[in-house]
Amino acid sequence: MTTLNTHSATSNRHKKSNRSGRTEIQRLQLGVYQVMIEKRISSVFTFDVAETVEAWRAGLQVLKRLVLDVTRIAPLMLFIMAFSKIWESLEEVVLLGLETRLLRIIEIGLSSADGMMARALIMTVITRVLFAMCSSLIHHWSRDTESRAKSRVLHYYDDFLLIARLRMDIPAIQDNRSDDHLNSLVPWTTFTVLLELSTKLLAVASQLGFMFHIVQSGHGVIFATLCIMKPLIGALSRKNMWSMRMQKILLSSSLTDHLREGRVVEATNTDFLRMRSLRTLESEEFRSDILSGDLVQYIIKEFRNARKNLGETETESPEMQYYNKHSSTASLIASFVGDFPLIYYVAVALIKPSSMNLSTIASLQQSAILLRWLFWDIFYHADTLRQYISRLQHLYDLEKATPTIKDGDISYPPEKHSDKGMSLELNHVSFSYPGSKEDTKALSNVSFRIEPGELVVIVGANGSGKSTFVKLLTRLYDVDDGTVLIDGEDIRRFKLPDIRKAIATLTQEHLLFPLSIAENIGLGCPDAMTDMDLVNKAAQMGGAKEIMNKLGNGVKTILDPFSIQYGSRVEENEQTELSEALKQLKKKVEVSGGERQRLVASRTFMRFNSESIRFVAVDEPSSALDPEGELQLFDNLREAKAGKTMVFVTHRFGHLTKYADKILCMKEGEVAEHGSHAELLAKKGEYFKMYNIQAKAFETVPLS
Ligand SMILES: Nc1ncnc2c1ncn2[C@@H]1O[C@H](COP(=O)(O)OP(=O)(O)OP(=O)(O)O)[C@@H](O)[C@H]1O
Repeated sequence: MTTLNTHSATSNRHKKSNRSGRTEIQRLQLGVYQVMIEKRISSVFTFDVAETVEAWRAGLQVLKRLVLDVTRIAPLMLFIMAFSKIWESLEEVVLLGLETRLLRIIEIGLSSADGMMARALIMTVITRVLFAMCSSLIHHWSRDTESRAKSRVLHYYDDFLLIARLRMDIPAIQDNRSDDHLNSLVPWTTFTVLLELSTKLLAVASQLGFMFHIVQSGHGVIFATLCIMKPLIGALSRKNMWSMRMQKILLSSSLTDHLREGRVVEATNTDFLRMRSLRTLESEEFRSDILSGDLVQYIIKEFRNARKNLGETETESPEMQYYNKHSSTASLIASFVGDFPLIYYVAVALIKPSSMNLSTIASLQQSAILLRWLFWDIFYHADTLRQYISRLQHLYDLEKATPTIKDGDISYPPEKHSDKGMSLELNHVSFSYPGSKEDTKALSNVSFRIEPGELVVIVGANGSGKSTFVKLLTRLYDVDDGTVLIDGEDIRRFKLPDIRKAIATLTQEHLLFPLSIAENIGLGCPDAMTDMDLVNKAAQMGGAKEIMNKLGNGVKTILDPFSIQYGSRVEENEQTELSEALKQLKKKVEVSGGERQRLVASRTFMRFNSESIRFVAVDEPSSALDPEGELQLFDNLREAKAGKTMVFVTHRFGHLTKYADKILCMKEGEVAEHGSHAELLAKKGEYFKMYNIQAKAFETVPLS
């Protein structure tokens, strides 16, 4: 059996400093997880006024913006929600007041010789019933309003996020990957938690007011204090792995998370990870591999082996494991303190029975229970709010995320330019992808010149840098060293929108959008997308005309549409009307990989309708095309060549290399050789080698 490593057994500390003071990294092995937590070294909590003020200022700033936004989006709805929340916060205390009154009337009635005060009793009951009905109406009204307000707020922030993310270029989006989880629910939840917290605070104030109002002797104050001690102790001593003690949160970083303990979690147990990997093989995508390879028994055997090796090692989330191992003494104290009110009022009843009346004690008791829950709620909501404010801050920061590729200030094309197309030049260019290791250069000291109107073919092994070469020419990335010149000028000096307008690309990375076929093609040239003659002509050139005819809805067909369809308690293999309806909904329009490539290629042909295209970059767009489709595609591209420089990346020799003005052969991020087809064959170098491998496949093998 594998040993269960506990926190204390493997705790291992390394000291280091960072900008927010001295910290230490605590390493824990919690079951299958390895956890690193950054902790502040100081065991004494230091209160930094400037830091605290700054934290509150930043947090309040975010909240202010949120409240202003929501007020602008749905002012009336917001008012109704706030009204209903205020009502909700006072509801308990009003009901409690009426119940106390009822109890008091009954108590007096029972002890007096005159009997019950019937009129007062009936009036109180009627008031209570009317109030309860009113509350339920307000709640109903508010729920409906809240769901409409929610839709409006979500749509507003969807719009915000759409714009913020669409503005990012490729390097910026790679930098902001960690913000992928941000969605429009973040502001809405922050807002509702804020509202909830305010409601709870108001409710506490009203309960405390009620408590102090009904006590006639000093007992009430002592009793009330004893009642709120338990939730206070519990909440203040609350601590989990990721957050500091609550008192620190309240004092210092309640509104931002800059003082929170950072952490890195990794599941390191190989048996656990293997079990997870084997579980993924259940899914449909692997079914044909598993069936055709007869792998079922192997997978089951391996899963059981891994399960046996894993033994009793805990797989529960690290947060939960940490919490379970640290059930604090504070919670024991809190539960003991919880009995103090009971002990107190039994003692008072024994020592001085006349100082208390039953209805007051019953109401105080009930009020105390409500207060306890309110305290828990407040701490829970305060903690949630703090986390959400931090996320909201990140969401608003997306707006400020500037594109990594900086815009230039010169218009393109320059006054002096060739009518044959764009001239392109790489001068001693080196480039590594963001995030890749320093020494792994995708391109290393590459220099190459392409004259206006030339057709250049780039060949080379996988990973030799062909696509990177094209990405730098189209300024999807900026070079690390050297320069890229277009029409003799550094590409970084031209206005980006102008350059994008002058370039058409067709790569295997292009996808179909979840929009209609007409849009998918038409978006090649948004200015002309409603001209169906042009769309049809582009489809013809891209080889997609027949596909369009095949689809039920023609150009209106949407492939891979976004849809929300589900059945609940409907068995798909039944013959009922509902299951038939569900099957019908789930039917998809399927097209093959090659057909998709033809549709994407049609978009590029549509782009040629924009007169400004001066450079066409085509990167292996034909991997799924049949030979006839590929030949047709390349012929049609060449036919549209007038006024354009063309660069093709390909692994297949033949169709293109014989038309190429220049062939560039890449190897390991460098230019291995370049020249015409004949020149490169004569060199008997890298190109010759690759060409011969393909040519050999077509040599006739003598039949024995
Ligand atoms: N987005 C990326 N992030 C990090 N590294 C990348 C990225 N894209 C490519 N690379 C790396 O850069 C190098 C060159 O890749 P590139 O795609 O330019 O090669 P290629 O010649 O086009 O390959 P293939 O023929 O397989 O398409 C490779 O080592 C690759 O792993």
